[in-house]
Amino acid sequence: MADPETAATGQARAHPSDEQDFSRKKPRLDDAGKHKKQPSKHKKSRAARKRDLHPEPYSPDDVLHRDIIQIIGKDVVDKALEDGSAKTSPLQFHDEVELEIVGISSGGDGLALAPAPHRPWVVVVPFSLPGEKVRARVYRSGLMHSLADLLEVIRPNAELRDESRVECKYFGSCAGCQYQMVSYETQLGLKRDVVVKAFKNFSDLPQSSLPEIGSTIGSPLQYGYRTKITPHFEAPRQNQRQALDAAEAKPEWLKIGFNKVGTRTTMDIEDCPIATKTIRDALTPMREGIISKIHTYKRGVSLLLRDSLDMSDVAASLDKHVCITDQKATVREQVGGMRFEYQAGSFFQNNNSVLEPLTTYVKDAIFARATTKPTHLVDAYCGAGLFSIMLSPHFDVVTGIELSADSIRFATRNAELNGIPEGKCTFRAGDAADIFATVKSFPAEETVLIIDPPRKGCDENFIRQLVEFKCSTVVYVSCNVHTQARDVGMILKKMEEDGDGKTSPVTQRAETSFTPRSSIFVDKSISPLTANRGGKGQHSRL
Ligand SMILES: C[S@@+](CC[C@H](N)C(=O)[O-])C[C@H]1O[C@@H](n2cnc3c(N)ncnc32)[C@H](O)[C@@H]1O
Repeated sequence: MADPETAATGQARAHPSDEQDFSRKKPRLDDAGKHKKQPSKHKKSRAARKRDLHPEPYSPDDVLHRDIIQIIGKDVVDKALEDGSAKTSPLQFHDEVELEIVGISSGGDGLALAPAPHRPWVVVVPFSLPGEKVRARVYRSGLMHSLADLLEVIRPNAELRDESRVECKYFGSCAGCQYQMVSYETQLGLKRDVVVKAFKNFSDLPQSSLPEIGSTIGSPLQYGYRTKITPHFEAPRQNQRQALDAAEAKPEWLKIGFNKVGTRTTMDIEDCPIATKTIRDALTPMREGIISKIHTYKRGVSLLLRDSLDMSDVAASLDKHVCITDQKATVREQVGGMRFEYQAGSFFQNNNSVLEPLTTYVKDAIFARATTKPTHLVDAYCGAGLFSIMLSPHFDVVTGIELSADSIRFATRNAELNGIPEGKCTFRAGDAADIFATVKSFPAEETVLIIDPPRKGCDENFIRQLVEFKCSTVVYVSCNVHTQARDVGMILKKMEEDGDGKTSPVTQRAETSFTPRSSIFVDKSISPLTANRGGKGQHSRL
C-alpha cells in the first residue's frame, strides 16, 4: 500500500499548509525562554498566496476541499474565492460551537456547517459521525473551513457509534485511527464512498463513463493486522539534557509514539492494538531501551518495528515470529504458499492478512475477463515481487520493474526461494516507464500489465507508453484512490483519443476490495479502523 506511512503509523494528518494558525498569536519562547520573533504575515510569496487559495491537486487538502464544495456548493466557494473571503474564518481561535455533523470527509473526519448566523463555512471535527450533534473547539482555519477538537458528543448517532468497540486507550487523541467506534461493516461502506467520490471528483470522466464501484472486501483481521509501525521521538534539548543524568524514569517531556490528531506533536504511545502481537510485545522493551539512553540521542529518531517470520530457523513453523528493528535486516513473510523476503526498510504491504485474498482477487479478475488466455505478465512498481511471484504459476513469462535496487535483489531472490523455474521471472531496477522498451516482443493480446505505484501515482510518460503498449488487460492497484482516479481518467481519455476501442485495457468496473489498495479493476482500501488518509509528510497507509 503505497507510501508505507499510513494513518496507522499515527503520523499527523496533513493540514493545509496555508491554514490560519491561530496559535501563532501566542508568544513563542525559545529554549532560553526568550520571545521568538513572530513570522511576518506579509512575507508570503505570490506562489504561496496562490497555493493558499488553490490546494495542490490530488493532495489531502485538495481532497478535503472537494468535500467542502460538496457541502456548501461550488457557487458559494467560487464567490468567496472571488471576493477574497475564502480564507477569512467567521470562527475565532478557541471558539466553542455546537454543530450538526452532516457528512464525513474522505479523510474520515465529521463535517458540519458553522452555526447560524455565520456565513456558509465548514467545520471539520475528527471522531464525529454524520447525524451527530457535537460540541467542538476551533483550533485552526483554512480555505472555507475550520478545524476543531471534539469536546463532547451531545447527541450520538446510536446506529453508528458504539464506544464499546474501541480497543485502544489512545483512540480519540492519536492520529492513527479514525473509525474504531463504528462497526467494520460501516467502515467498509465509508471506504466505498471514498472511492465513489474519488472517481467522481478526480477522474475528470463524464458521469456516464464513471466505473461502477463494487462493495469493499474486508480484511480478515481488524485488529492485530499491521506488520509495521514507525513510532518516533525527539532528542532532548540542551536544557533537558542537563537534567537527564539524574533521571532514572522516563522524563515527562519524552514522548515515544505517534502524532496527536491535528498536530505535529508526538504522543507517548505504549501499545498499538492494530499492530501484530509480535510488534506489540516488542514495543515495551524497545521503549525502555530508548528511555535508558535518551541522553545519548542528538536528534529525533523514527523507529521501525516489522513483524517477520523467524529467519534463524528456515524450517521453523509459521507461528514463530520476531520483531525486526534494523532497516537493513531481512524480513520474511509467508503469503499463501509463497515466501517473501525483503529489506526491513524497503516497501512491503503492511497487512499480511489481506495479501493472499488480494492477489487471488487480482488473478481471478484477470482471468474472468480474458477472452484469450493471458501468458505474459508485466509487473510495474513490483517491489519485492509480490504480484509477479504470487501470479507466476498462471503465466508463462513474468517481468517486473522497480526503482529500488534492493527490492529488485529481493524479488530475484524470492523467485528462487519459491522454486520458480529459472528465467521465467525477470526483474530489473529502473523507472517504471523503462519497462515498455523491454517488452515490445510480448504478444499484446496475451499480456497483462499490473501497476502498483506509490501514492503519487503514475507519471505522464508512463501513461503514454501504457496506452501505446496496447496490452489486453491493465490492473491498477493503488493505495491512493485519488491519484488512481486521475490516472484511470487519463488512460481512458488517451485511449479514446487514440481511437482504438479494441485495446481498451481498462475495466468498466472498479471494485473496492480489501483495505486500501485500488486498481483500475480493483480498488482496495486497506486498513481497518483507519481512513487511509494520505499524503506527503503526513500520514498513513497499507
Ligand atoms: C506501492 S509499492 C508496490 C510494491 C509491490 N507491488 C508490492 O505490492 O509489494 C510501490 C513501489 O514502487 C516503487 N517506485 C516508486 N517510484 C517508482 C518509479 N518511478 N518506477 C518504478 N518503481 C517505483 C517503490 O519503491 C515501491 O516499491
